[in-house]
Amino acid sequence: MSRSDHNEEHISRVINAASATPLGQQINKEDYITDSWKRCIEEYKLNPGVAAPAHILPAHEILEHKDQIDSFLHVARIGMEGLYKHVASLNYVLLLTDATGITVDYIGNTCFDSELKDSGLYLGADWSEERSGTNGAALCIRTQRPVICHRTDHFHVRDIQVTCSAAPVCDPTGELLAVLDISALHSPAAKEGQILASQLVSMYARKIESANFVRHFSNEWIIRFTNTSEFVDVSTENLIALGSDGNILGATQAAAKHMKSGCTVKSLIGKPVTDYFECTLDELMDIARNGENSSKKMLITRDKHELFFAGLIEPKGSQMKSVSVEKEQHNFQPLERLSHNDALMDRAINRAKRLVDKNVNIVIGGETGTGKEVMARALHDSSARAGNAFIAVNCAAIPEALIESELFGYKAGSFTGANTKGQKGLIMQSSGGTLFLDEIGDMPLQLQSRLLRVLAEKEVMAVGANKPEKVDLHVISASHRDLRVLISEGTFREDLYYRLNGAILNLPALRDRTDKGFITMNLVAQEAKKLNVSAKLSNEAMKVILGYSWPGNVRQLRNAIQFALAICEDNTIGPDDLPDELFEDASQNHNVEGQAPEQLQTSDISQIYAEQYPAKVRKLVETLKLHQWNITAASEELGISRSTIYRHMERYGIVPPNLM
Ligand SMILES: Nc1ncnc2c1ncn2[C@@H]1O[C@H](COP(=O)(O)OP(=O)(O)OP(=O)(O)O)[C@@H](O)[C@H]1O
Repeated sequence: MSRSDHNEEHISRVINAASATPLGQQINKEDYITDSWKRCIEEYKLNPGVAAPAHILPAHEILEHKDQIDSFLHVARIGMEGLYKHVASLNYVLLLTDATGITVDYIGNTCFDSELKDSGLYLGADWSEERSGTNGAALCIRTQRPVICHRTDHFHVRDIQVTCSAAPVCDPTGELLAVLDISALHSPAAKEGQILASQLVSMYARKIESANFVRHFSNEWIIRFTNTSEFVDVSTENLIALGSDGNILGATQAAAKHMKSGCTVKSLIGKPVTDYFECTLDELMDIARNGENSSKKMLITRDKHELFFAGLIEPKGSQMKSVSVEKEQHNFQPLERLSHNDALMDRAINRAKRLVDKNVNIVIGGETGTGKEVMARALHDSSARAGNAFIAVNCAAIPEALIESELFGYKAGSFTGANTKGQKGLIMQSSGGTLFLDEIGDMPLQLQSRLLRVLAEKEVMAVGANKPEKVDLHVISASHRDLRVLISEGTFREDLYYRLNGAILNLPALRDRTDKGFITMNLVAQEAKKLNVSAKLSNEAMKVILGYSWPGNVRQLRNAIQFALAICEDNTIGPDDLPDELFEDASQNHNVEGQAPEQLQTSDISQIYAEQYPAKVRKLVETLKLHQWNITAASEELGISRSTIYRHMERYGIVPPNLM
């Protein structure tokens, strides 16, 4: 059957099925799909024949959705990365939608980016039923239970090759918070093939729910219970948070089901926990704290007389207090200075502020030149480590043979050419401060293993040493390449990635920032200060800067300002002083000499400007020669004033032959 026949058949099947049964009258278990088709046609007036690409929200709208559940997203991300490890090789992508169906996080194979984007398997895709018809996330939002929406279960013909398995994630009061979904663009025909995927996604949804629960109630007592004694210390499925009066503050869905059949989390909240277990509050706390050494040993539910082993997660109250005192003492200015009301950058900064002094290793992502090192330094300067060293290491710039001794140090006489006294490595030099590992993706595999050991054991073994030394390490790493792609290519260790990646900060590209004017003015001031002059930028020049797409980001902008200041007259930058490439056709702006923005390197930018600089000087000399060093004639030809020509001659050391 041809593709269009297949589509036609799908359209008529959807329309016939939707018109055959009245809404809400389910005949068999799959009828929640027919019900959805019916709503799509009758309520949302959707057309199943639509094959247009999926609707992706603009960046600022995605941010609004993300910000609503920001702290949850961090927890969810860790779970998603765990799940992705299991399914990446099967070409699944992971989506996390919020409770309205907007995709707020996403992990997928970047090789299929545009295909995935068109299919809506992408960040910002709107999977609400109203917009995208029947699909896994929408069905999960409606039914609040795990679902498989396989190929022709979907409403739109656009989606009938796709398979989705989705599971709900609830907040600690039982409200739907998000939907975790794994989808594949193409899948075997049989729906049964997705059962394993569905179980996996449900398992991770529960893991994320529990991790979020523990985060949410970190200041409260949390009881966990399980029917296997071996798992009592690790199982986090059945959790109940208690206030100091013994009343229930929240519970996981799984816990609620065990406590009373058919009861919801909401119905438990505010009730004494002893309504559900056959014991007093003191006995319950004793069982949770002392396990088999307690007087009663196990919890017994009042409803079904089920027996459970219990454990306790204690509140972090006292620590929280000291954290909030510390917070007031923080000076966040170094971070705040990096943005002027740009939504994307403000978001990164707000997240960064929350990470200061939390002792988590951080990975900073972003295209080359977006300011990853600047951000790392600002994090350091805002932290309690500010008084100690900030050591920046560019893993791509140190020759491979030297990285080991540079990073780990060496003892006297450990290799030919080594300093006779030995040398303290950069890791040790950063002890108490911050180690910034730039281009971490370029670190050789063998050294990745050593770094992993340092991070795990907090000890450094110098080359040629026989005993390790303790190090107080805080690592911020950066890469303009996607480390997950490097992991899939086998050039980056996954376990190291998880050690380094306690949190991710992504920096926006300059072309996407709304505060380009602010950054430009800062750079003009900084560069002018270096030259000890006071400089100005004309409105026309600013217009050109704002209109350009900056493939090399802030670094390219800084180089352009340096270039302009070197050739401008009266220290006032006009449009003519800006590098030529800023005037190229806007459509070509994303490329300089055919390179994609991510690949544009510092050396390329400096070289382009260096070439332009001699070209301008050369042109001035040639014009002067052509007019036998007649300044008036040269000034007319070049269209610049005589005084400017004199100034440029002086600045560039150009001397007429009769004066030599
Ligand atoms: N907010 C900012 N204000 C002023 N200058 C900035 C800002 N962000 C970045 N820069 C400047 O841009 C240049 C590049 O910054 P940085 O080296 O931090 O980028 P990067 O993302 O680490 O680059 P790479 O990926 O190549 O290592 C530097 O000259 C830096 O001073």
